This record gives sequence, C-alpha cells and structure tokens, in this order.
Amino acid sequence: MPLASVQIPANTDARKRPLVSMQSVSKVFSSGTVALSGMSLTVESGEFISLLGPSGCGKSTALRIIAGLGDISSGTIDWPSSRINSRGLPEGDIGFVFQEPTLMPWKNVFGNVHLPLKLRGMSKAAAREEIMRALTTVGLQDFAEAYPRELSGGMKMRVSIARALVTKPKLLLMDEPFAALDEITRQKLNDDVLRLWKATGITVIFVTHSVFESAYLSNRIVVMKARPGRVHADLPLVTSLERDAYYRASEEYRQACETVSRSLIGAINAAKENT
Ligand SMILES: Nc1ncnc2c1ncn2[C@@H]1O[C@H](COP(=O)(O)OP(=O)(O)OP(=O)(O)O)[C@@H](O)[C@H]1O
Repeated sequence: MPLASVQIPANTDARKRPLVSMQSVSKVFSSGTVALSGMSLTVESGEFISLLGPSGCGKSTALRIIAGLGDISSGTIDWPSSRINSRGLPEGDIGFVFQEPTLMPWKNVFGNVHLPLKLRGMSKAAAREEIMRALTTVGLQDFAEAYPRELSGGMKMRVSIARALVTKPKLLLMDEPFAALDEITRQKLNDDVLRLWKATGITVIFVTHSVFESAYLSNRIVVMKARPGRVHADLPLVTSLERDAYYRASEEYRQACETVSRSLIGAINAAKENT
C-alpha cells in the first residue's frame, strides 16, 4: 500500500534488473534458534530500503546474510545484475556499516579508510585519490590526519561510512548505524546519507528500530516480524517532497509514520500469536 501517491524520487532509472533477490531464505543457528524462515526480499538497484522490526526479528541476520557474513540454512540468494565470485557474492560490490564505527584507534582517519583498499593490495599512495574522495563525500576531507580519539561520535560514524564507500560499492548495508548517537547528530547524518544516496545512485539497505527514521529516509520500508523472522509488510513510500526539516514537519510525514507504526504493531501482534 503506497503511503502517499506522488512521484518516485531520484535513482529510479536504474531499476531494470533486481540487484539482489532472497527467496524463501531460512537461517537456523547451531543453538537451534530459527532467526529467519521463508524470508523473501527483492531489492532493485537504486532503492533506499529500511528493514524495520522489533528486537530479535532477524534484521541483522538478514543483512549479514546479504553481505555474505553468514551461511543460509535453506533458500536462495541471487545477484541478477552482478558478476559473482567463488563465494557466491558480487565481488567488491558491498559496503557494510556496523552499529559501532569499529575504527582502528592506532590509525588515523586516512589509514582507517585505506583498509579495504589495502586488503586489495593498494598502497596508501595509489589509494590516496579514492580515500580523499570518500572523505570528501562525508565532509571529512580536512580530518584525514586526525585519530579516532580526536573525533566526535558522529565524525567516527562518518569515517566508517567513508570506509564502506571507498571501494565504490553498488550496495551499502547499514546496521542501525546511528542508534548510539544523539538525536541532532542522528538527523544530520540521516540528511548526509540521503544526500550521498541521491548523488551516487547507490542502493541502500538500512536496518533500524525507528519508525521515524525509516519514514524519513526510505523509499520502501520492509517491516519484519519475529518468531520466526520474515517479511510482514512491504510499504513503498513515495513523495514529491524533499526530505528535509519541512518534510519532518509535514502532514505527509506524519501520515507515513502512522502507517508504518500501525504496520509495526501488526508485526508485533502477529509474532505474539505464534508463541
Ligand atoms: N550468532 C548467533 N547465534 C545464535 N543465535 C543468534 C546469533 N545471532 C543472532 N541470533 C538470534 O537470532 C535472532 C535474530 O537476531 P538478530 O540480531 O538478527 O535480530 P535483530 O532484529 O537484528 O535484533 P536487534 O534489533 O535487537 O539487533 C535472535 O533470536 C538472536 O538471539
């Protein structure tokens, strides 16, 4: 059900073939926990999708599986528009931003962002242009020499985003990246991520607990339910409004939040019925 019916924002030209398609994916951990069961999700190039759901519904597990950081127990994951490596993953096409910035404290900002390129055998000198471009994208071009201890929480997260972008991935996976930040910093980083999404055409899958954050950022919200984790509702969110301070105060945004919130309550109730 569309939340509002106007035009789809930027990035839709690229929507020809799905970027990634999960079909009936299940994940059972060795502990016996069924984290996902029958999870299907098709992601088109250029989308900004939020995965929203109650704690423990399998959002992080789904994201990690897409990133190839965990095996699946059954089902399939296909990458119809990518060249696949021996691990079944699109080589170099995925950037991952974790909840914690996970920076190396003994390396400066430049060295931290260099890491993914270093792993590909690129020296600092050869990688300099790419590193500075990634830092410019997140507004940290003047902090290349700074160490993590000298940065605010929001700046550390920007470094983490630059590190994920430095390989120019097609897909950016973000696992509750701003959950630990104060509200003002979080809103600022939301705007920065939206800007880079529009500027680069990158596809984003963004895990969050926040109805408000998902309704602000996404052009599609996938609400998950727990026990076992799977898709409860798939909500396109289209608007002609710029996502900015005025959008946050708009009736359209309020309605979007209400619809998403109702869906989330439905997902929580559906999980209760299964217990
Ligand atoms: N490595 C693991 N071994 C065993 N069980 C796990 C493992 N990782 C996650 N789980 C379980 O799988 C289920 C889904 O966890 P997951 O972290 O994916 O949920 P989530 O929706 O991301 O939760 P949250 O919002 O709290 O981060 C939970 O019951 C969790 O305890």
